[in-house]
Amino acid sequence: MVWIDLKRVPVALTIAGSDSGGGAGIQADLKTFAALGVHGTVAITSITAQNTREVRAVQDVSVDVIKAQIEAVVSDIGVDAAKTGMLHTSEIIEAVSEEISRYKIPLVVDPVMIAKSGAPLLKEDAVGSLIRRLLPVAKVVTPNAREAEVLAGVRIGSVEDARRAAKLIADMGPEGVIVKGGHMEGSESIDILFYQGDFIELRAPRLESRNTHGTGCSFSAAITAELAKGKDIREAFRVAKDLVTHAIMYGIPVGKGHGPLNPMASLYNESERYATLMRVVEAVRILEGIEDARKIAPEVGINVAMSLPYARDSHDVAAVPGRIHLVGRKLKATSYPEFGASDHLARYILTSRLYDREIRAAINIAYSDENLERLASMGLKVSWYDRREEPGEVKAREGATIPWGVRVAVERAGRVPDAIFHRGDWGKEPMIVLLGRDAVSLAEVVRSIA
Ligand SMILES: Cc1ncc(COP(=O)(O)OP(=O)(O)O)c(N)n1
Ligand SMILES: Cc1nc(C(=O)O)sc1CCOP(=O)(O)O
Repeated sequence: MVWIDLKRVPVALTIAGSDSGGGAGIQADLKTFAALGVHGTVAITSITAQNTREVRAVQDVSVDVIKAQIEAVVSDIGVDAAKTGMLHTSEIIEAVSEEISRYKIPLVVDPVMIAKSGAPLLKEDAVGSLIRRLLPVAKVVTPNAREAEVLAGVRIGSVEDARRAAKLIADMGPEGVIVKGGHMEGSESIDILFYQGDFIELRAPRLESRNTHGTGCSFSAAITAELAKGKDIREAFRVAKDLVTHAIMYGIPVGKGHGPLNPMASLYNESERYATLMRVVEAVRILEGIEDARKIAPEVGINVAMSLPYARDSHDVAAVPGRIHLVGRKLKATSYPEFGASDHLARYILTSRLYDREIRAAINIAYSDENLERLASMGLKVSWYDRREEPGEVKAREGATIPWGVRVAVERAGRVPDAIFHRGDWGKEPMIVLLGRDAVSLAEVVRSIA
């Protein structure tokens, strides 16, 4: 939930380069500020002709105009926190350092050195200025492992090395140092904050995605936005890690190289909460209206589930707590739909979405040959998995059966099918699970079957 104080909207300033591809630089920063409910202002330092594959040209803005932008914003609007991104030359770094010292603005420094495409964004001879002039006026510095190696002068191959580098960089003046692990090896992306003599480590599963352009920019912008709201560095670190993980999960597949991450993912999710819940309410109404539901109701009950468009886990899936049960011939929901109320169907949806982002809804009905025949006669694609073929190591992992089964069924069908069935196992009722984009359309299919 983004809380916005309408009486006093926090203001953040980004002093950074422009990316014509809209993925990194000030474009990523402004999206991130907006996603976190902060008004964003800018001082453009360089204009880059850039896309997802390369940086084709760089034109630095004159030092006078960079200073004028900062002064224009500070003198009228006021700035609660600022960040730097691409500062191409020593002259630019020195000018920015002077302005920050003059106005005493809390500053986050993202020591941008090289673009994801490999192009240098900081001149080699400017690293010294960055260390001497910018780090001493910074509140937080957010290097990735490669940038931390350059700043600290040590090689980073492990979390221990990253901790050592963070301490060395802290000696250069900033209050907090975050060494990001995104560019390192391993199944987890581990970021380390060194602040007030202590380390905080945040972990997230490493996501396989090409669409990560602008990650460093969004991360530092999120820290800046939270500092602008008056949050502590540690809290800002947590928010930034969370936002970036979500933004990479739903990176934007544009261009032929590294597409941008999507800093708006959590905002879009929040905006869809009510509409998603209402689709489940409507689907339940359709199911409760079925005249004779005896042939479609399983012993364990029916559930209807629908996920948010940028769902991360079962908390982003709405369903009926306690499910929908047969009372006489009719179905009756035990309670009103809620997010986080589904265990099984949420897993069907979340796994299917790894193959097809459009899938957001699921309904389970009783397994029978008759119900399968009805689905086939409606032209729907049906696939299946056999719980007795589940490998031992999958069985041993809590909650792994359905993701495994969905993978088997999807691979068998060559796409996410319209329905997946299994014939049960010891103590496990056989089931048919319908999958699709929308809970209401699925409920209509169930009504036709019944
Ligand atoms: C104008 C501009 N600023 C910063 C960058 C760096 O972005 P990227 O290459 O995606 O690297 P990270 O943000 O992930 O560190 C850029 N390319 N252009
Ligand atoms: C209990 C159950 N098992 C299913 C299976 O396919 O194995 S579907 C199902 C019902 C839905 O469960 P929930 O309310 O946790 O989403």
